Amino acid sequence: MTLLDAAAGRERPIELQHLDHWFGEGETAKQVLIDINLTVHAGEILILTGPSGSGKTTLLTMLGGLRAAQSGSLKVLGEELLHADNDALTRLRRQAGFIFQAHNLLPYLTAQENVRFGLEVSPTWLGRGRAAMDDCAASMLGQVGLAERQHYYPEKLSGGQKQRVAIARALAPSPRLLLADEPTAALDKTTGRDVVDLFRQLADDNGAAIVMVTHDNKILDIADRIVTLEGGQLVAG
Ligand SMILES: Nc1ncnc2c1ncn2[C@@H]1O[C@H](COP(=O)(O)OP(=O)(O)OP(=O)(O)O)[C@@H](O)[C@H]1O
Repeated sequence: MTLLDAAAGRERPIELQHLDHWFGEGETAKQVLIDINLTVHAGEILILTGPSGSGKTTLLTMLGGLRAAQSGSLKVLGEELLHADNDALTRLRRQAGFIFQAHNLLPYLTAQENVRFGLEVSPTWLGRGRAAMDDCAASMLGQVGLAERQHYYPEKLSGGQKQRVAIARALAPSPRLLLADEPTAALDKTTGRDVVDLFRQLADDNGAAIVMVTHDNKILDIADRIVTLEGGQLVAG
């Protein structure tokens, strides 16, 4: 169950309160997130921006359950991640879509098989047959302009094409939470626009909450809200 915002009547898939994070221990510990308070509603696209080293990637990985929370409260898709066990973190990861810069495509699978893999591990696709998954994977690759390359292995694809496969893999299961780190960095202007239009569609049609780190000025208009991290603190939004 996700929490309902009584005032706005909207779900809040992400709710952070007084979140702190440190790297290292003892005297060498360095605080990289300081008292973060942030709510993201269903259907909302939030852009996270800020200078290098300000903590954007750290925050994004914590939202996806890829890094343990140490202090404060971090509720994502209804799960409290502070002191969460591995089962809870795995449950969250399976419901979220991730687009990170190191595409993490499986090299021995074709583009289409990589996208299908994203469906196979998604709880919402449990029990669906192989043909339905193949159709969805092909359609998603078509939407990111890779219809002609669906049977290529990653090593035969350019950086931007690999990025688009990773985007198709993340979007195919229609996740309720999408986390993206510079998703348009390797893409030309038109393809970048097509990709963020797909994000908008996911937010509008599925009520997905989307958090995207980007410095790409060409796509900032897709955001419902832009927040800035500086030195580990949220300074705007
Ligand atoms: N695994 C780690 N161990 C120790 N320090 C780390 C680790 N990962 C990140 N840091 C430090 O934490 C701070 C925040 O890093 P983070 O990668 O979250 O910043 P960022 O805003 O995403 O930067 P960029 O825009 O350059 O990707 C930086 O000072 C970084 O050096």
